[in-house]
Amino acid sequence: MMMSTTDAFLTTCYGTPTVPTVATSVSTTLSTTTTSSSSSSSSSRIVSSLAVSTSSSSSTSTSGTSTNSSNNNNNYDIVQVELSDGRDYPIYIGTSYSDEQASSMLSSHIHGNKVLIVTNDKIAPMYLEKYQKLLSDQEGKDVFTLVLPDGEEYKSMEILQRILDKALEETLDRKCTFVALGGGVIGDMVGFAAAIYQRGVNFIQIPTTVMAMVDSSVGGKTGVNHPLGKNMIGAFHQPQCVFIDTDTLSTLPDRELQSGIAEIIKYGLIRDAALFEWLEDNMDLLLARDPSATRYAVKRSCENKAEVVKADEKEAGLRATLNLGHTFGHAIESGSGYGTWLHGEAVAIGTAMAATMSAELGWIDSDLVQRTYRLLEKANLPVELPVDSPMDQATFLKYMAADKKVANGQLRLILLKGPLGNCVFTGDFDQTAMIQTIDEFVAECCRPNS
Ligand SMILES: NC(=O)c1ccc[n+]([C@@H]2O[C@H](COP(=O)([O-])OP(=O)(O)OC[C@H]3O[C@@H](n4cnc5c(N)ncnc54)[C@H](O)[C@@H]3O)[C@@H](O)[C@H]2O)c1
Ligand SMILES: O=C(O)C(=O)C[C@@H](O)[C@H](O)[C@H](O)COP(=O)(O)O
Ligand SMILES: [Zn+2]
Repeated sequence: MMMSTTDAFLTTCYGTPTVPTVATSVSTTLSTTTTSSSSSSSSSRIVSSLAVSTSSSSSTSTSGTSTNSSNNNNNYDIVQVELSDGRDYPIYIGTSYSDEQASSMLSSHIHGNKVLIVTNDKIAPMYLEKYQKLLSDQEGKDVFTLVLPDGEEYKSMEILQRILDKALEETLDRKCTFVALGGGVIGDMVGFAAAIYQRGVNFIQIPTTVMAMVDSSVGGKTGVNHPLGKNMIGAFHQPQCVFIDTDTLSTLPDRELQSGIAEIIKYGLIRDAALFEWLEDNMDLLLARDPSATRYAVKRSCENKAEVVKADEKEAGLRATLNLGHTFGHAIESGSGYGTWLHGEAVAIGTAMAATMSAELGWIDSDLVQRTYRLLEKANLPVELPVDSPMDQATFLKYMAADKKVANGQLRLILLKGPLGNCVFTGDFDQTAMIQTIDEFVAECCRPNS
């Protein structure tokens, strides 16, 4: 008898399709005051929940981060990422930096005398000269630059090789510092190059997109894509600092801005109900690039991410919750061809799928599904696949089977469960709900035999 695509997937990921699955995920809870994690308990799940008051944004000290406004001009905040072994680092979130201020802040994180700034051909004309000058202003520093092609399709080993070639050509030694100037693509690639160059050198993140400011520059996940899967080759490697100048967002196209908002919505859904509610009330301001709304959203996102990274740097469990919508979303990015969808757009559709599936499982009520859809749509993000999408059930299942959260052949997903702000990371779900969800989302375009 021929096996259907669904059965083939279930066999790959769950053993025999008809046999009930056993969850192998871990259990972790996090609150504002206590953090506990365990990486080995079986048949349990992760639950994360954190209620945060929106008024706490300028002087909070929460698990995993300490936040303050520590400068006379009050033009920047610092969110501290707290890690083991003296690897803590600051995220500077600011605006209107003077050249002198930016130069001295950045230079305090550069210890060697050779610096390599890597950016792409879209960002270079706007910001490279400025940062090259800021870093060259410090005596005794040699600053080299490298400009890569722009686009998700260039987040590859082949293009990353150019960073290593340049570093070797300029005889950069182990004390050198790489600087990633750009969005998440540049940040992930430069971070990975820094992780493997001479077995690891320092690097600094200067994120210039919302996506990079609220998510990718923080937490040390670095890497490149592979045709068979998103971010499949990489390393955990933390930066020396993250330097955010929200003024750079003035040149960011609307579509890119909206893409980054998908990850802010994610923090609200998985652990920060107050942030979600703030987004419901303030999305228009965020889309209009209102400076204080932008600063609040970036800061609150960095605080959320820093707390999770502190609790679980290498994704033993809790950190996986940052992957809400990503198993579906990464399948959409890889399956459609890198660059077809922006990362945040694919995550937005994936988030809609995760919410739909969670409701199908009876884990959240329909009101939360509707609020999720409404907020994504308010951010002008997609919540469905277009009719001409190449994504069909088989393509979803193929890429999902290779997801990095698959453990011992079992796919695990982040799903919403309970009231707003709560999620689970689990392989213990009814598989038919997942298949049904995929079918609902491909039904409009290319479901087999439709
Ligand atoms: N490491 C992590 O934890 C993490 C988290 C989230 C996303 N990511 C990765 O990040 C990538 C997506 O990042 P992204 O959304 O920043 O995409 P991106 O890096 O491709 O940048 C988006 C576009 O905006 C341009 N751009 C950047 N800054 C600009 C500016 N200030 N003005 C005008 N144009 C500007 C870029 O050149 C590009 O064309 C994906 O590869 C995703 O997997 C990683
Ligand atoms: O930092 C994390 O952990 C995340 O999962 C953040 C995600 O938004 C990001 O897209 C990340 O790159 C996904 O990681 P991956 O391990 O699923 O490739
Ligand atoms: Zn993401």
